[in-house]
Amino acid sequence: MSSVSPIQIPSRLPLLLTHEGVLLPGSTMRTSVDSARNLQLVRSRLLKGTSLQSTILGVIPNTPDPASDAQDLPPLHRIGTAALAVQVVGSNWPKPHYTLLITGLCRFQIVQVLKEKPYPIAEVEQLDRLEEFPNTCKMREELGELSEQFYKYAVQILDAVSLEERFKMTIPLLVRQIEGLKLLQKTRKPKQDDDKRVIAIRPIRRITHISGTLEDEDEDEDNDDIVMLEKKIRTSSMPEQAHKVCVKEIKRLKKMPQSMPEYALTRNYLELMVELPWNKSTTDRLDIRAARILLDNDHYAMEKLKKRVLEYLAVRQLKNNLKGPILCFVGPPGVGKTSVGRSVAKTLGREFHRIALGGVCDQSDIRGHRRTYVGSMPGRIINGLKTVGVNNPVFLLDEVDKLGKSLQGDPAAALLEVLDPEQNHNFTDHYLNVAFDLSQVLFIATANTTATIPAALLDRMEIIQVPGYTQEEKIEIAHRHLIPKQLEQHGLTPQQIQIPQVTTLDIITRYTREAGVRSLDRKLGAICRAVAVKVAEGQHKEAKLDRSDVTEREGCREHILEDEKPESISDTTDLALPPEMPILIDFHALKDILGPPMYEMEIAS
Ligand SMILES: Nc1ncnc2c1ncn2[C@@H]1O[C@H](COP(=O)(O)OP(=O)(O)OP(=O)(O)O)[C@@H](O)[C@H]1O
Repeated sequence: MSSVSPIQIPSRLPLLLTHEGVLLPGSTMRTSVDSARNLQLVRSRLLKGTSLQSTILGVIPNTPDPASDAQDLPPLHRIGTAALAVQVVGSNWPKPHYTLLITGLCRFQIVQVLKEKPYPIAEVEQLDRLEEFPNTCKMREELGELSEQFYKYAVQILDAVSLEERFKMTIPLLVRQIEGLKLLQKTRKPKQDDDKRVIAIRPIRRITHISGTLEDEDEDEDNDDIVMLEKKIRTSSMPEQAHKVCVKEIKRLKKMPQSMPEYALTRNYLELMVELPWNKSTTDRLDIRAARILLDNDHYAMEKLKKRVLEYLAVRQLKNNLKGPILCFVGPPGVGKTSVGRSVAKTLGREFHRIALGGVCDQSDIRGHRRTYVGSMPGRIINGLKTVGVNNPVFLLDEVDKLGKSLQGDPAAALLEVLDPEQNHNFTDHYLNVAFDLSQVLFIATANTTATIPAALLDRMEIIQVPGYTQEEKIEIAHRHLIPKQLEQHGLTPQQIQIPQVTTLDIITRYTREAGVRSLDRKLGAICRAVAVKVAEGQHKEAKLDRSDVTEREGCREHILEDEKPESISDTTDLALPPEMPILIDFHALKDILGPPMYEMEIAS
C-alpha cells in the first residue's frame, strides 16, 4: 500500500448520464453530449466554472431512455465513475452538441440525488482509493478495458468494487474473448491482403537467419521466390565476379521493402543474371561433308559464298577456339544472305538468333542502359543470349549498313567491341555491369552495301559479295525451293497445281525486276492463294454433287461439255464441276491472278 494519503473526490457531483459506453476508472473516452440535461451541465459547470473541482463529473452509465431526458429523471445506475473532463468541443451541426473527452478517476456510489433540474446533482460515496499517481489504479482497470466493447460486461466490471471480484469477473471474459479470436482465425480464409503482408514480413524474418554465406537456409521456404532466386544464384555457374555481385544484390533485396521501386529493379536484374547462359553451350557438329550437303540442299547457286563458308567451317574444325574473322555478306535484298546465316547455324548444330540493326541509332540498344535509368534494359546482345539460352549461338547482325547515329551515341562504336575477337571475351553490358564472354558467339553480319558501313567496323569484317541471280538461276531456285515451300505453306500438293518453267520465266521477266528472289517468292505466294480458293471451292462443289442424283449429274456434265472453252482459272468459278486437276498456271491464268504484266512494254521494245 502506498503511504501517500488518498485523494478524495468531492462529496457532491453533477451527474452526466451516458446512454452508450461505460467509462471505467483509468480509461479515457469520448462521449457526445446532446440531451438538454447534459448540455446544461456542460454549459454551467464546464464552460462557466473556473476551478479544477468544477471539471469533475459523475458519469452514470446505462441510462435507459434518452427521450425522457427532458422530463423526469430516469432510474439511475447505482454505481458510476468520477471523471475529469479533459476537453470540450462544441458544434452546431447537425444539431447543437458537445463532444467531451473524459478520464475515469474512481468509482462512486450514489447516496442520494439532491437535485434533479436543470441537471442532476447527487451526494456520492467514493468506492475506490484514488492515489496521487493513479498508476496502480490504471493497471487494475486494463483488464476491464479489454472487454469494454461488451457493454453489459463493462457495467458489471464497474459494479465490481473489490479487486478480487473484478478479477473473477474479467478473467472468464478474457478467456472467452481469446477463444473467440482463435475461432475467428481458423475460419477466416487467407485474403490477398494478408498474403501481401506475410510476404512483406518474410524478408525481415529471413534477415535474422542470414549468416555471411548463403549456405544455411530453410528448406521449408522453397516456394518463396527470393529463396528460389538465392538458390539459383548459388547453383548457377556464373563467373566469380558476377557471383559476388549477385550475392551482394540479393542481400540488399532482402532488406528492401517490396514497395520500393528499386525492389523490382534489383529482382529483375538478379533474374536476368541467373537466366544468362554463362557456361551453357551446345556442342558443335563440325562435319564439312554434311555441311556442304546441307548448304547445297538449302541454297541453289551462290557458289562463291558457299565455298567461303565451307572454308571458314573447315578452319574451325581444325582449329578449335578460332578467333577468326567476322563474315559479312554484302549483296542486294533477297539474295539469301539471312538464309545462309541460318544454314550455317544448322550445319554447326548451333542456336540461331537474328539481331536487326536497321534504324538502331542509340548505343544503349547494343550495350544496354545503366541500371540507374528508369525502365533500364540490357542491350540486344545480352537479350539475344538470354533468348537462345546458350553462350555459343550464331548471331546474325542483319543490315549493319543501316545503323544510325544520334546524340545517344554511336551504335557502330559499341559494335566494335562486340565484333573484335581480342576484346569481346570481356564484353560489359551497362545493365549487367559485369563482363560476359562473347568469344564463343559466331557473328555473321549482312549488308546491302559497304558504302555506309563505318570504316572501323568494316575493317573488322571479311566482306563476301553475294551477287544477284541470273534468270536461269532464279528459275531453278523457284522450282527447287520457292514453289515447294509455298505449296506447303498453302496446304497444296503438286497434284493440285502445275507451274511450268515457262510460266516462272514469265513471272521473272514480266512481273518482277530484282536481283534477288523475294518478289518472285511473293508472286508465287499469290498464285498459290488463288489456286487454294479454286481447290477449296471445287471440294465444296464435289461434296454437293455427291449428294445429288447420279443421272442428273451426268446430264449436267454433258450439258457443260457442250460449250466448254479453253480453261482459264477465272472461268472455273462458274462451273458446276470441280476444276480439272492439276490446275495449270499458264499465261492466261497468270494474267487473271497477277493482273496485266508490269514490264511487258519494256521487254517488247
Ligand atoms: N540461292 C537460294 N536458294 C534457295 N532459296 C533462296 C536462295 N536465295 C534466296 N532464297 C530465298 O529467298 C528468300 C529471301 O532471302 P533472304 O531473306 O535470306 O534474303 P536477304 O539477302 O537476307 O535479304 P535482305 O538483304 O533483304 O535481308 C528466302 O526465303 C530464301 O530462302
